Amino acid sequence: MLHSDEDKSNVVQLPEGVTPFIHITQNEFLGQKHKKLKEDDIAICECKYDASDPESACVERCLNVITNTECTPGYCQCGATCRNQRFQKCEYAKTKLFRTEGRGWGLLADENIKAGQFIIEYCGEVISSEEAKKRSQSYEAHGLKDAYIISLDANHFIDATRKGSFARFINHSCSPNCETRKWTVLGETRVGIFAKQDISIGMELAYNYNFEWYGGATVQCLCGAANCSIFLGAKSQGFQEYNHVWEDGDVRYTVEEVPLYDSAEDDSLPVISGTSGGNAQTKILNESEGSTLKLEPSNTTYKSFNIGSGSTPKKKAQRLPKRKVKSSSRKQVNDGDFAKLFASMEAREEVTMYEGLKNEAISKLNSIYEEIRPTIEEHGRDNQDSVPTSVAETWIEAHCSKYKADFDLYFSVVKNVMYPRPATYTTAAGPSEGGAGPQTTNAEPKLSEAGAK
Ligand SMILES: C[S@@+](CC[C@H](N)C(=O)[O-])C[C@H]1O[C@@H](n2cnc3c(N)ncnc32)[C@H](O)[C@@H]1O
Repeated sequence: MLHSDEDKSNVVQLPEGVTPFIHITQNEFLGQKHKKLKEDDIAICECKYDASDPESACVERCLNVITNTECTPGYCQCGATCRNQRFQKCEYAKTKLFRTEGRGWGLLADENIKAGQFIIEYCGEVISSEEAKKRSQSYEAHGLKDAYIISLDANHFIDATRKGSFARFINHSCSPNCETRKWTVLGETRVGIFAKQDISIGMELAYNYNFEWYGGATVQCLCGAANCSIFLGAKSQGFQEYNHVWEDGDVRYTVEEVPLYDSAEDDSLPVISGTSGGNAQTKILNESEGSTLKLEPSNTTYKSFNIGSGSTPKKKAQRLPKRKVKSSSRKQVNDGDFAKLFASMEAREEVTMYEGLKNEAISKLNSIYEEIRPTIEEHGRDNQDSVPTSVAETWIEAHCSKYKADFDLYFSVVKNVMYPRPATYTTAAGPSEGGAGPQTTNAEPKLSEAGAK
């Protein structure tokens, strides 16, 4: 039998406060058995074990390794010496669970890890896109704020909420030291977490959730990286389907207070006890040990972010009422309200025009996203760098247009509301190439006319 159907769940001790989950070391399919691999479909490499050459038994030169395919036991000439069965043999790096500041639990390296090394498989229940959406909404409705659903391929997701490996504890960073890679193992696609760089013992492991994550709510990123993109999984499918408004002082959530998933359709979760077993190389780190971490968010200040009404227009109307967004209307900017503040009709018209242009740019961005989504999904999940340049360029161009439209609108608001010009200062009928900035007037006023800038 190519797949073992025996229950490989390890009994693991979890620290107080960690929501229990069932520890598994290979994906489970809802109501299905694992794929039975046909002999014709088995990829057989040409490696032959040579005791004098440690690289001979399915390492870098192995045809299967090159194509991200694990060797199949019984079909590899290297037999027991084959080193290309890391997912199957759970050859994980040593890791530890620890408590982060503000980001719940995290996983750190409990040994030095080399660049490119396989760290752990992201295991869970394999579900369809529809099921992912349903579950994500249900988890959110049950108050579960940590999201554990990641994409597997264009139509499938891995949900590690109820069943998973310790990879479920790896947090997001915009400047990550790990990445996900897809491998074919016994005919099935599996997701591994690999080191992007050498990682020293004690460092937190993190990968970029972009594309991968099916986070229910949009979550403010607290990774602390200089290039932080503000939201978790901002390029993911889940993100596109949600919208969120933060308020000043909005505390993201307190992980200890997250209730257990308690959907009526599910059996209650077993409380896991005993010691870490099998190949799970993960230890639990207590809070005091955790405080010595090297990778901590350098800035956990909550900022106020507003996503305007146009940012993800399609589903927002349905989603927002369900969300626990506190007094969002207080903080959400309604560009239309600005109109009342304008000194002149021209000023008002100018801002309204830029608002229209901004909405156009958003619609364009959304339609481009729909167009290129299949390519992004196909290429982007393993590694963002593998997205074809043409796709990346289109995407970046649409973003730049949107940023420019944002800038034009806000510049226009600042100019017309905060620093209104004297009546002699006429505004352009439409945006010039440079937008609302220095080129918004047909007759640029002299400094003395316009007053101090
Ligand atoms: C896959 S789980 C990671 C483990 C999680 N921290 C826990 O305690 O179980 C993803 C969740 O962790 C949190 N998280 C991960 N990375 C984060 C980050 N950079 N900033 C804020 N929250 C983060 C979010 O709540 C997210 O939904």
